[in-house]
Amino acid sequence: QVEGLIQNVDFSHPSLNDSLEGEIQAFLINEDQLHTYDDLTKVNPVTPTTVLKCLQARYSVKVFYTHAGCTLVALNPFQPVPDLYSLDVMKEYHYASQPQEFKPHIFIVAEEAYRNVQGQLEPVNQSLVVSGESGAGKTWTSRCLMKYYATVAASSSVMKSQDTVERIERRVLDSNPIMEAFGNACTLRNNNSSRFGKYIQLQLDRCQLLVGASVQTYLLEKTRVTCQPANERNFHIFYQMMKGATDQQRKEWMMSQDQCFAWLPNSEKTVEEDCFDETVEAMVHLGIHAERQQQIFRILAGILQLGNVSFSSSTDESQTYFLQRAAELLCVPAEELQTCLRVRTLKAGKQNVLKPCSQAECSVRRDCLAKLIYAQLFEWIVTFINNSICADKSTWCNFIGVLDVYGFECFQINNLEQLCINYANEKLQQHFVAHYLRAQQEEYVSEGLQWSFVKYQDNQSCLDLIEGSPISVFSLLNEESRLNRASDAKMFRVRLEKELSDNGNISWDKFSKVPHFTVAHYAGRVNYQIEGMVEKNKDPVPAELINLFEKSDNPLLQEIFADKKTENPTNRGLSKVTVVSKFKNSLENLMKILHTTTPHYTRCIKPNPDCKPLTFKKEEVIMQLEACGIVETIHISAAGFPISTRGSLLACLLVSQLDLLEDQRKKILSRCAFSIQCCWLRYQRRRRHTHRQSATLIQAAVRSWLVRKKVRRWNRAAGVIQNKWKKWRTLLKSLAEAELDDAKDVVEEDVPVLNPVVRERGSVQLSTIPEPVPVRGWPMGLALASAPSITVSLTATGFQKMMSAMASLNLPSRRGQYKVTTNQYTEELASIRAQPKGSVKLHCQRSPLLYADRHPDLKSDVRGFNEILLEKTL
Ligand SMILES: Nc1ncnc2c1ncn2[C@@H]1O[C@H](COP(=O)(O)OP(=O)(O)OP(=O)(O)O)[C@@H](O)[C@H]1O
Repeated sequence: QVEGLIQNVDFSHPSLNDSLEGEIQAFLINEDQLHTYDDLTKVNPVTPTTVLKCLQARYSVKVFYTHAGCTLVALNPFQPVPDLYSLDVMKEYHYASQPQEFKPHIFIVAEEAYRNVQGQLEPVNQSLVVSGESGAGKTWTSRCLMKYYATVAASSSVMKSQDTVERIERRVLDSNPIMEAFGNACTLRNNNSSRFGKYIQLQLDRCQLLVGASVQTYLLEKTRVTCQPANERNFHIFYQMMKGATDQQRKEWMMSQDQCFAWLPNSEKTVEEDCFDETVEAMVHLGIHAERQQQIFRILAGILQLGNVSFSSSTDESQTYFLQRAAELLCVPAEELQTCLRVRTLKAGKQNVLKPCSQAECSVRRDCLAKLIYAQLFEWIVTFINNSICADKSTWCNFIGVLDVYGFECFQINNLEQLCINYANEKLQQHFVAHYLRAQQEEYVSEGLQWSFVKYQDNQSCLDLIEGSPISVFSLLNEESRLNRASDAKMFRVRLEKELSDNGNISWDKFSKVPHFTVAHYAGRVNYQIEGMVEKNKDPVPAELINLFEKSDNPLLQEIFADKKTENPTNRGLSKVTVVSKFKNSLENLMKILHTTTPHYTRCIKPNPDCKPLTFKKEEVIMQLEACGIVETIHISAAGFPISTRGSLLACLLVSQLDLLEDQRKKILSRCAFSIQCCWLRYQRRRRHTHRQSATLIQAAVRSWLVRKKVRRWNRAAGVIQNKWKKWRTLLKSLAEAELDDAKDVVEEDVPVLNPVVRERGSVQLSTIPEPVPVRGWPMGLALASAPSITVSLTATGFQKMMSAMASLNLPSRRGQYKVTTNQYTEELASIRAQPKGSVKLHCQRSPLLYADRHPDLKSDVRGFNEILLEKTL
């Protein structure tokens, strides 16, 4: 699929597959070179095998970050890497003039986003989307990003008092341990697995200083409070309390050392995160005072006691024992709590009818209560954190958002939670596709460039299946959930099949006895079990429980249940808003925010399922690369930005602009950066492009690159290119006729460039650079070099200088062949012709602007791609 990129390619070529195999082998033969590919778009050919091998080679030499075009791939080392994230490294990336030329690192992404905000070009706000499967390193990466900004965007003492400064950055970072304590748990796949999604907006003021933050959370896995998968644990906070409480606290929380809690399995297992003191310290920093903390911990202790309450038919003593303790900790009357759990209140007209619950129903009500309390508490904590760290709207103007969301999930049994999570991933994938792929493709189409890069997987039909209107899985689920009767999984399955069988993304295993449906997600097929799905979607909360807890003597419980009541004013117990509707809404809001920002994607990869340090399991990695479509992404990035390194771009332009003889072109190519060679080889030989296609491709890439690099100074230059577009294109056509040979023995070398500064509309002032400088600052030079006509205003003395410079270079002002030799390179001038009015015309074989740069005080008029008119301003 990824191979079928370009139209007009002769796919009928009999040996294409063989030759691809051969190419792969040829590429892999240079084993000791593989780790040097810091951008996977340079890999050639791009196949899962070659990409995988490069990543593996890099991992084995402890290089964990690799670019994949517009995405950063982060491999989890599963062990601390000394000095990878130190303050010095942060500073290095932050103060570098071209951080992207440094080794790939998450700080490049961070810095790029930060500079985009500084550049103030639309969209100014940034989103850093961190994705990957559980244990891949998303939370770690998000934390790194937050620390980076808390460091580099820290206000100096000039702006505010040091005290405030420290407090805000500290508070932003302190939100992490609290949210992780309450929202993370030890699972089979990750000892510190986030059981919720989050989007953190780091708020920056006019001077790009961090002045606050806000957090939005998504879909906490609250079922974990009452039901933990085998060999997994409940949320960290419960274990932290068990392990870190003082004797006095234990007494207050009725938690003796030897007590077992049904909802605290595997408490003998200790993980790094079992750090109660750290959580409490962070709470203090964020302003959760001691009294509030007590209220929180009593609620949590109450939940644990509730878990030990069982509902046997006889009046069991132990049942009353735990129930009384729970009631005491939760500050509600024990009898009332018992009644609420055991008796249901039904409305019959205006009358209330009391109906005793079965044993199973009582347990459901107990679990429901515990989940509700925990979820409300979590929400309260998030709100508190937000109140503590959010800056006043008048003080911040831009933000950098960090999105850490659960990756695509496919277990043996999947239910509503996985459906929501995978739906979120579909949405993000669509955003990614829309942003990078479709936008790029459409741009080419709008330019009239006649080819299609990639048959990218547009997942719209899958999204229609899940969330579409009027009929979709969600809409049917909601309909079913609103019916006032228990749901029948088999009937619901029949309904789904009847209504949705037109959509090719849903299917059913006819022979399966378990009611289910299978969705073909972009990342793979997932079977969803229907049993229990509707009930989960309803997420009912008995009104009696809300009424009871609203009257709790624990002020915090009172507060959070009052909120719940406002949310559910009908007081009929059944929440009108279903889980999927709520999730869909919050996700839509997130997408709206993402659409208004410049996104940056980081894909975290888990190199082995056992979280072992420095262990790379190919099968594991390839599955993840496929699940996030990374190979396809690399392909598109390679196709869209084939010449992504700066030197290559310039070199490419030089080659394409100049009317060169074959051996001259080769000579220049030999000066090019390595990637241009790859690009040329790929497009000319391996992808079997015509030269014309190559020319257009490069032209498009250069243009789109320039247009996309939304740095203000460059924009005007890009505009110049656009204006001259047609002319430029014609010139590039010459390339189509050119015959390029293999360019072997490639040397990566800096290309001399111009460093001009745009002064006024339409005219360009070239700054004086005595010697060609390395690639730094080249894009403007490139832009100028590609514009066929530019007027450079120079002073009269400049002309004199130029003349004397020429004299010192032994260039007599007469017709003929000349040579300019510097310590950097040798130029061959085809001719220098004296012109009237003290001007001089140069015929050159390199970009004429290089000459303009040398003699910056002259008015120069580029007359063609190898001709420049330099004249004294009269
Ligand atoms: N860059 C890194 N350097 C060292 N260790 C890392 C790095 N990234 C991740 N880890 C290790 O991997 C573990 C799992 O990472 P993390 O918790 O960030 O995964 P996750 O993708 O957020 O998982 P989940 O979706 O389950 O929350 C971390 O606890 C840490 O030990």
